[in-house]
Amino acid sequence: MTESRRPARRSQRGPGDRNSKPRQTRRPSQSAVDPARTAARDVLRAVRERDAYANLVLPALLRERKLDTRDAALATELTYGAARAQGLLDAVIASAADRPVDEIDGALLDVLRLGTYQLLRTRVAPHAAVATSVDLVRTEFGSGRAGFVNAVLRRVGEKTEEQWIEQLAPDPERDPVGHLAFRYAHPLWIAQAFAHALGADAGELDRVLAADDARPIVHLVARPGVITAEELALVTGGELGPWSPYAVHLEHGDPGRLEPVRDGMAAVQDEGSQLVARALTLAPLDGEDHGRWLDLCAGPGGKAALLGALAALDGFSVDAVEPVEHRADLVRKTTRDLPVAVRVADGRNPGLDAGYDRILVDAPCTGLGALRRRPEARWRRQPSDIADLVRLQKELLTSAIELVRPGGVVLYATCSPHVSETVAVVADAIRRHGVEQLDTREHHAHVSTPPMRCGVGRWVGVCPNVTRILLPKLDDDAYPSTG
Ligand SMILES: C[S@@+](CC[C@H](N)C(=O)[O-])C[C@H]1O[C@@H](n2cnc3c(N)ncnc32)[C@H](O)[C@@H]1O
Repeated sequence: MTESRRPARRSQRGPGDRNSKPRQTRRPSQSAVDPARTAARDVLRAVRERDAYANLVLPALLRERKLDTRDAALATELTYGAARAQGLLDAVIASAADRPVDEIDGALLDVLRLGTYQLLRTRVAPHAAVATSVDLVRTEFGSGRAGFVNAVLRRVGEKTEEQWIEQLAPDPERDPVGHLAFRYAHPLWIAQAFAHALGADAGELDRVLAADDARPIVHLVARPGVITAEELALVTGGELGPWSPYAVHLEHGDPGRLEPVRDGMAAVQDEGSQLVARALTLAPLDGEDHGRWLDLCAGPGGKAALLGALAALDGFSVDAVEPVEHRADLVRKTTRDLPVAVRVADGRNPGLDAGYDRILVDAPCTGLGALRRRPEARWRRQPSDIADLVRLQKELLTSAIELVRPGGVVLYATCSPHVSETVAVVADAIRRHGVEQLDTREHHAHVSTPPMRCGVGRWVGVCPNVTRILLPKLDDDAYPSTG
């Protein structure tokens, strides 16, 4: 194994046109020399120039360029690592270059980020990190700019990551949240939002931020009634998940190649998402369950598929609403052979008859609870995104409350722990609609939320505080995420 293939720190730290394959570089060239770093550079460029999603562009590029397994692993580590750590890397680069990063040409900045990531967070030999970066720039832009990159990276390499943090991060005593945000490369507003959501548990903030940088492993869901998690684990060589009875964790491998996944007996789904769908089916109703279930925000269909499989066991059915046509198509694909009817509509006015027994509102949100799976997302989201989302979330929850029968259950979930998107939305529903909150902890003793109960005959079984799903007090070293 070469030094470049031994990432050192990872285990401790914890789409449309814009996602099509990257444009050719200005002087197409050196992919034969260093295909892994060329691929990583091209994906970072697509993310920066076209707002592409790294986790969509990279796999397509690896397939197209036919990188071997080791190069693909290195390209993945460098791309995702540099994308996640961008804020910290930029602070170091700005200091070493003695100028703000927005005064550095974007194409050079991509390479500097890759080089700095290798120097600070991997075991790549410093000379290799610098030389390969300089090569990338020289081949495309010539010696002048290569000299600049060489000089900056040599300065970066004079200190360890810890020494840079000591020099550049806010003082941990005076500004603990700012310090942790810098150390774990999160925008300050996101670290502050997490601290706020943790409340009395804010001491866990460093673990939470570190968890965002842990390499995400694949979670599979075994389709109930078709295959058990035990059988799926045996067939795939995976491990049973600790929280959901349907979950299997896979450390390695491409899930798309697994027979049970290709045959529709299993699918990729985060364990946290499985818990959300399961909680809806377990919440107590007033009176009998007549088997009319609704998924009001269904695309791309992960939870609709699990709900559909559970509904099928009892002869029940699910309506699935999704306003975006191509996402509704994904729901149809995911739920074929299941008792799920897909409707392209706005969940705020879906044109459905009221009287559902169980409704899931898996609302559009900032996704701050799923940053581990979306490398660059933390640097793209803005606090100003929240107000519009909260308005939509409240309207969707109101719509669900109007569609549920008296004594039925609505489950509200987001992939975000931000209190404005979770607790505040639910509190607003309780205040305006007189609904009551249920205690989902009964069903997820180790991972769930504070109790809520609803009045006037309707029940809102809310799983509002996804913080608690994301941040359980567990003896496990990883947090489940939804999304
Ligand atoms: C968090 S995702 C849902 C994930 C899905 N439940 C799953 O498990 O695969 C939110 C979905 O809500 C959809 N959405 C956005 N606005 C909506 C609206 N007004 N009514 C219903 N759904 C909406 C988005 O297109 C997106 O597919």
